[in-house]
Amino acid sequence: MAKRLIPVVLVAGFLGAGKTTMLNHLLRNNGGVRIGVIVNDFGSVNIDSMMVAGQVDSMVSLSNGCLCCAVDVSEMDSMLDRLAHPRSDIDVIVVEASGLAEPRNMVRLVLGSANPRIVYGGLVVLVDAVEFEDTRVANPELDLHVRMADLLVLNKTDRISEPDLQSVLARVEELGGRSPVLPTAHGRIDPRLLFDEVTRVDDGPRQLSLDELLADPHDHDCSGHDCDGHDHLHDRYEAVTFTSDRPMDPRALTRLLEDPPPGLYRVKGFVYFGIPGHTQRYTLQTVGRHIRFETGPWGRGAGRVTELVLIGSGIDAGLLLRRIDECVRVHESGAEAMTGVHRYVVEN
Ligand SMILES: Nc1nc2c(ncn2[C@@H]2O[C@H](COP(=O)(O)OP(=O)(O)OP(=O)(O)O)[C@@H](O)[C@H]2O)c(=O)[nH]1
Repeated sequence: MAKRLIPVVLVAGFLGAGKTTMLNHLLRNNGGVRIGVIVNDFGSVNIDSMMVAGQVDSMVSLSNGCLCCAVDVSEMDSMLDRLAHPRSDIDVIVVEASGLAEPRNMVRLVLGSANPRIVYGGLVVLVDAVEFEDTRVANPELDLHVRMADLLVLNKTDRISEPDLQSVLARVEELGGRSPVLPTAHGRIDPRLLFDEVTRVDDGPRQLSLDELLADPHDHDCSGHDCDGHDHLHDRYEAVTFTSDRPMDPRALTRLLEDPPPGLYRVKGFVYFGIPGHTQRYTLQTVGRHIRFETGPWGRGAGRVTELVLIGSGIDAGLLLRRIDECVRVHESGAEAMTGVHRYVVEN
């Protein structure tokens, strides 16, 4: 069976933006996905760890200070090793940075990790919709953090007027370039944006797990307002599926992945290029601007088809499908056409 890699999702954002709130939301609404957490507390009191304690299968807390100081890759590796150990049976690791952490260092730490079981799962940057404009004046580096994000969560929309929300949304979209921006309250993003659902073998009747007991379909206090018609989790992003049994053009596909349409966050699936010497299955995973191909055999009896799921927020599904459809190969290509793809191939 193919080796399953564990995505490491980084959650950053200025002090008080709502990182712990979002983490707690993900833990409560994990849909059976086992989340390992690395919590990074800034200061001596381990408040964050206490808040998530009891809801998580494994936790490593950096109580000795800020992750941005822990630029020693070997230390990060040992934490990831603990969580990614086969015995821990973890599906995804979420690293919550201190509000003062430097996201660039965190991304480097994960991309530079020597652990073969993990894969970069994206940088999520939370932005406090109410405070952002003031905070960025005092902390100009925040603009850079927003620019680096693979996914931007514009949080605390419940605390801001519609015109102000539109104004800060426009600012964040401008700074974030093509990265999707999800306006939300209380960090209630759809966990499926960050990690895939996992099918586990169910061996008969069982009690509800702690996760299931904690799962709350709304995950917020509905008292005091009419909940009918409020945004449900899945309202803010779309998933588009593309299937073709005609081979894909490697150059056109890499061009599309390197310059994705606005709002596209993740792409996953299989690609068939069908070029002599390169007819094997290419498994594709992208997060933001990070592209990764793995090669492997097609399953016995499996058709040679390209099957992709594209996930994003505010994407134009029709345009996206047209753009992928344009990647279907119209000319015969030689092996040299695969050069661009092979830059992103990771050896197993
Ligand atoms: N009204 C409102 N309050 C929120 C929202 N998200 C978080 N909060 C509150 O804002 C405060 C800070 O939230 P946290 O989740 O602790 O923020 P954080 O980013 O983890 O903070 P640091 O660890 O200090 O960097 C808490 O009191 C939360 O309950 C939101 O969307 N709306």
